[in-house]
Amino acid sequence: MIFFETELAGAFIIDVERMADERGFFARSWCQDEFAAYGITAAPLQANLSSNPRRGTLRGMHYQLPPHEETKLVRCTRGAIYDVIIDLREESPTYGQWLGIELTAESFRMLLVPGRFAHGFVTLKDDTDVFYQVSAKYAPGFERGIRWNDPAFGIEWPLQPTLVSEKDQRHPNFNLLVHH
Ligand SMILES: Cc1cn([C@H]2C[C@H](O)[C@@H](COP(=O)(O)OP(=O)(O)O[C@H]3O[C@@H](C)C(=O)[C@@H](O)[C@H]3O)O2)c(=O)[nH]c1=O
Repeated sequence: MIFFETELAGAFIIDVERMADERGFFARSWCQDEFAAYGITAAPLQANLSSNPRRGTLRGMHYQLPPHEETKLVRCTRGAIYDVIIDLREESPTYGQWLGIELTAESFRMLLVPGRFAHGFVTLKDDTDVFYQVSAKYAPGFERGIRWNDPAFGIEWPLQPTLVSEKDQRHPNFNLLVHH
């Protein structure tokens, strides 16, 4: 795998390293040792599938509070998404900053989302599937959300979302701490 560290420390864009032959290619999509070399010690404990018939479907921005924070390894297995993360680590120099990246089925590209980051995406095509491994189990009481259009973050979505769950439309404005 080929790791690119992003401007949000601990978040990585990961490309697969293709071993190609006449059949196609083989590639690893997760490897404990390779991830550990980049300081990623969290391991998958659950894997989730998200299927989205319609372009413009937005899910997010979600996170779980400690001690149930989740590291997520996200890939798009059909169609395309614009995947977005927000650094919510209060001690981080990039606290409150967001980053967006396009993930498509054809590129096989992945995004590694560290714990204590919010995560969400909008589908760029109809019939888009997202597959992600997570390092902690689902803990409903610890779930939190940030509204996709919360002015505190000013995420620039590539298209106007047309389908957002009731729950995701109702997240209150986030109280961003001011760093001194
Ligand atoms: C996340 C999750 C949901 N559920 C249930 C709760 C609910 O009835 C149904 C749909 O849940 P949600 O509306 O929260 O699904 P969704 O909006 O797709 O939530 C997901 O969004 C993306 C962006 C993430 O990063 C994920 O971690 C997760 O938060 O599935 C589980 O049973 N286990 C789970 O792990």
